[in-house]
Amino acid sequence: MSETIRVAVLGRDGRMGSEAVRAVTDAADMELVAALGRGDDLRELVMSGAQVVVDLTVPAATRENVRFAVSHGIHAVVGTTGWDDAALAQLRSQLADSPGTGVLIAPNFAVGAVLAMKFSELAAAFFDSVEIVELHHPRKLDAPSGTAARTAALVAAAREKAGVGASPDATESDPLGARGADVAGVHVHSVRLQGLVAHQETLLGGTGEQLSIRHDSFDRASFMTGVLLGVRSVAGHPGLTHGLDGYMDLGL
Ligand SMILES: NC(=O)C1=CN([C@@H]2O[C@H](COP(=O)(O)OP(=O)(O)OC[C@H]3O[C@@H](n4cnc5c(N)ncnc54)[C@H](OP(=O)(O)O)[C@@H]3O)[C@@H](O)[C@H]2O)C=CC1
Ligand SMILES: O=C(O)C1=N[C@H](C(=O)O)C[C@H](O)C1
Repeated sequence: MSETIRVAVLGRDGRMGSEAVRAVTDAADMELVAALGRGDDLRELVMSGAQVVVDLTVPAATRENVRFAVSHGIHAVVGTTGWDDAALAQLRSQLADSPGTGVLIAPNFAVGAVLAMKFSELAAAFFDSVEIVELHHPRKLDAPSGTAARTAALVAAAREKAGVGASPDATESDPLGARGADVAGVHVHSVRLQGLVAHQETLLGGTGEQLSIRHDSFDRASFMTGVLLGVRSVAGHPGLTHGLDGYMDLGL
């Protein structure tokens, strides 16, 4: 890769995309070569000579965007939600045919949120109960959040590996779904509130004690360090990386 990374942003007009356009433009080691919105032709990615595409669009569009990028050997840094296990498996198999290409699927770009996910995973097996509360702005399209779904999956895997059973819960009747969504056996509660940006708390309960692991993004600027780290790192990590921690030395 040349010294200046040629970057395209998808979702140019969105809350995250517009912030990413600014961050890439301001980065001395990057050149913004394309910024596309809904309805724009993806071939512009190829014509602009983009080396890395940043996808900050909508769940309905992101898979096709990434499929297109990979099929043209363009690395992808993806913050958009909607990447379930089936979509990830399909992407892995496409990447196997494009061995030099890297894709980062990052449920959350904020450094604190990445650490909160990791801390939740580390703590998960040491407590009887775990539940997750995610709180977001009311214009968010999906629930639960991608970060909460990923945290629940990591927590569930850690508990299973350690042989820890399900969180105790005597609920017999919940006709309205007051106990929240069951994500891999972990209850996730989604709050949508005017004034919020992106917040999450993992609650872990044991005998006579509680550990709360909370992260708050008060501003979308909090995500840009991670976006830029992704852009700088993706070419050096061919294949699929799920989670920005794959590019961070956590010393674990
Ligand atoms: N990983 C992370 O750290 C973060 C991830 N996110 C995720 O990023 C995504 C975007 O969030 P946010 O910016 O708040 O959402 P917005 O709705 O503000 O922005 C999405 C933008 O994408 C545009 N768009 C839709 N389809 C396409 C397409 N095919 N090509 C290009 N642009 C398209 C939309 O256009 P139109 O308005 O016309 O629909 C809109 O401008 C969400 O999935 C969100 O959950 C958000 C914050 C942090
Ligand atoms: O839509 C958002 O705003 C956010 N989406 C991501 C998610 O669903 O986890 C990341 C962050 O929580 C903000």
